[in-house]
Amino acid sequence: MAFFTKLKDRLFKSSSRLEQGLEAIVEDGGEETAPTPDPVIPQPEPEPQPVPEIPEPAPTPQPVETPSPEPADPTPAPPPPELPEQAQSKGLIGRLFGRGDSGPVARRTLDDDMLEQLEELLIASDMGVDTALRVTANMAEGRYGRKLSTQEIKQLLAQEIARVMEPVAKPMPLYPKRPQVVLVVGVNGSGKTTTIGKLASQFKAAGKKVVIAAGDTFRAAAVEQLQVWGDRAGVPVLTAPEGSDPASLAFDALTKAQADGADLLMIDTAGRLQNRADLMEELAKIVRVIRKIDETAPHNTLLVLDATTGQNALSQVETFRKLADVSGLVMTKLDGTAKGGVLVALADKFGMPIHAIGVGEQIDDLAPFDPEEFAAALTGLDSN
Ligand SMILES: Nc1nc2c(ncn2[C@@H]2O[C@H](COP(=O)(O)OP(=O)(O)OP(=O)(O)O)[C@@H](O)[C@H]2O)c(=O)[nH]1
Repeated sequence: MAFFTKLKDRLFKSSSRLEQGLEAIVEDGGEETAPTPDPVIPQPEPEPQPVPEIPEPAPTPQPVETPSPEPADPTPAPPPPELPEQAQSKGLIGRLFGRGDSGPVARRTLDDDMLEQLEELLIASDMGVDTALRVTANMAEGRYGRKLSTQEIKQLLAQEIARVMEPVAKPMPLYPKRPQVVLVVGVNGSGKTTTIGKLASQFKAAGKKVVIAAGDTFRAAAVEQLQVWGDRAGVPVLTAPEGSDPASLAFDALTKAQADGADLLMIDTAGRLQNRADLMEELAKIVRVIRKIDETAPHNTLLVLDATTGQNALSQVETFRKLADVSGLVMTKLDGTAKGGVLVALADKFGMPIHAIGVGEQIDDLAPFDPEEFAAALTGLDSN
């Protein structure tokens, strides 16, 4: 899948930190073991396969194929089920990349020391203490005393992460109500403008009529930026004179969106947290005023968070939930940060819907959040 490849490439800072950390943990106290015969997948014996097999990565055994046996199992069942990657790492692709049965594999016995090191590694990737403890405990359940390779740990980690994130992966809901009003909040620089631009463009491409309101009327640069995105997306951007009342702009924008028969109105807002009382009043006033036209508005309040702020994103969620009725999250800038684990912490701590993630500055660098893809990209799994 195209976005998975992009996500995996761009999450390299987070995944390579995890990967290097896992390798170091396994090497530290691990030992090389001879490759074990594959108990799951019958090997197409080492007859060199003709080339046509090679360029086709898709048919290789899926990494998470083994129907995830853990989730519902409350007791540490004695013989843990086959690790799915035992199947995966022995496939043709695995052998091409030097994994699988071509040489000895380092394995380390899962014990308290190793668990502690895993916890520290996950905390260092911004997963947060509570989440890191929970994830490692679940990974260890039923596997204590087993010898695990880096690849196997990655696979288990990815399964656990996907499990934490599954319940929060929800696209932004679309309602029959027209225009649907989407209020976009977040601190300055978190990526609100860019996200609005990307969403507007994607909704337009999906046949929706979109209008944008440049509600951060105090920053000329923010308004200009939004206009650039509006032009790019081919979507009208309503602006007001610098310093004018954002609520009044929001009112005018909703009036126009209604008159034009728009499907969606996206309202950008200011993100000055320096004066919370002012910001709270400003957001509350926007809501009050648009409700004079449509008492059900806003229909979505998206909080945009910057992944590079790491654990700070958690306190931003807490703050903005007090300032506005946040209905869902968008996480930007997952590219180029080693702090991608914060998204797992967010999911675990708040359980709020994560609608989309941003991995770059281009219009198509925003995609609906897919927990399995994210988990695979974050842990650096080789295929999906
Ligand atoms: N690498 C990367 N950069 C992003 C992403 N999303 C936004 N940006 C960049 O982050 C910077 C800030 O983004 P804006 O969209 O202007 O942020 P904002 O929240 O609207 O900020 P203000 O206008 O200051 O309120 C810009 O340089 C964007 O190009 C992303 O997913 N990845």
